[in-house]
Amino acid sequence: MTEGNFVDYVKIHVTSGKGGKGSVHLHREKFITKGGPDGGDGGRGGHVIIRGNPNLWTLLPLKFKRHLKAEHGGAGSKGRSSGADGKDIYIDVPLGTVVKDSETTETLFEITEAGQEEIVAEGGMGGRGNWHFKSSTNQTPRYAQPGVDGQERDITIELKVLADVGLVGFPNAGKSTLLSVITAAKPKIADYEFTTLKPNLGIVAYRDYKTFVMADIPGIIEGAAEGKGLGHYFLRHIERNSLLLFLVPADAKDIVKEYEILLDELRRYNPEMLDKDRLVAISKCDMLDDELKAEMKAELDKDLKAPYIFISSVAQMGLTELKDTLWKMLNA
Ligand SMILES: Nc1nc2c(ncn2[C@@H]2O[C@H](COP(=O)(O)OP(=O)(O)OP(=O)(O)O)[C@@H](O)[C@H]2O)c(=O)[nH]1
Ligand SMILES: [Mg+2]
Repeated sequence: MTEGNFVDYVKIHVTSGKGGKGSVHLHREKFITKGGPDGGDGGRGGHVIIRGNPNLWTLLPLKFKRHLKAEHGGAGSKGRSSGADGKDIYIDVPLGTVVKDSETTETLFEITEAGQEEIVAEGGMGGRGNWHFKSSTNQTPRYAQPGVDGQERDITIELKVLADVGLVGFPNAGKSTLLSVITAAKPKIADYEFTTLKPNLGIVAYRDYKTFVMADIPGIIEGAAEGKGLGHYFLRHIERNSLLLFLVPADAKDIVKEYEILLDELRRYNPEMLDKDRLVAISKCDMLDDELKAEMKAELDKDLKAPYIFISSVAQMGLTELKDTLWKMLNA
């Protein structure tokens, strides 16, 4: 499953830096026979930090990162001088990213804001140098603390799609084709089911440079909520879209029924999906003549319990109206 410009799930092994050693040093100077201890502290190990970056919208840059390590802290040295802190490393992720501990599957945090920073592996504290350990009974301590080890863990970074509009439809309904004509995305399109195996995102450019994001996901079939077809794996991508655009092709046997099956799958997966705004696009309308269209309209007005629009991606029909309607619904 390599198709798609959208990587929504990566596992990374992260290691923070070990703290630097504290130094054991005794001050020596000419004519001072017994200088005191002056070994400085070790620096802190580098943290591994996850940071929200609003310019990213996939985890693609992390796809081939297996192991990320922050720098160790530097050792302390004489004259009470502290070692340098290890450099932190930042893992930039899109907003709407959830970070989990891979082992326990516990959610550690969610990145929702630009610039938000969360430490996922804390750098070890530097060891204290020997001058800290001078006491009345031991004027020249010959020990210092070692640095604390860094943390090592496997994390799972998951992107919940924040696209505004999620496309919902049976396989072959024309979802990817629509995305390819109203955005610059180039999803794979073909005349067979389950062409799309991974979500694709596209940015719809709208009048006056306004934009919104549309997500194309694999087709949904009856039983998807139970894992049929590509199952849960893709339904979760549209959980956070603010609006669902249902695509039902004009040549469907029963448009109303197809819409209701889709709706029912979503309900069974997560009832909250039905709280979202919905619009139905009857796709492939270039296959209808005016007479058929009028007949269909009469039926839909009677039976379809949702607002709908006739479109054709191939003949570029109804697309402006579609964008206008989506925009209005998103900004209502
Ligand atoms: N006549 C006509 N055919 C269309 C239109 N849009 C898409 N198609 C055809 O319908 C078929 C399926 O299109 P896709 O865009 O791949 O459908 P999909 O919904 O993404 O399918 P899956 O990824 O399998 O779920 C292709 O052969 C398209 O050429 C349209 O507006 N008119
Ligand atoms: Mg597709």
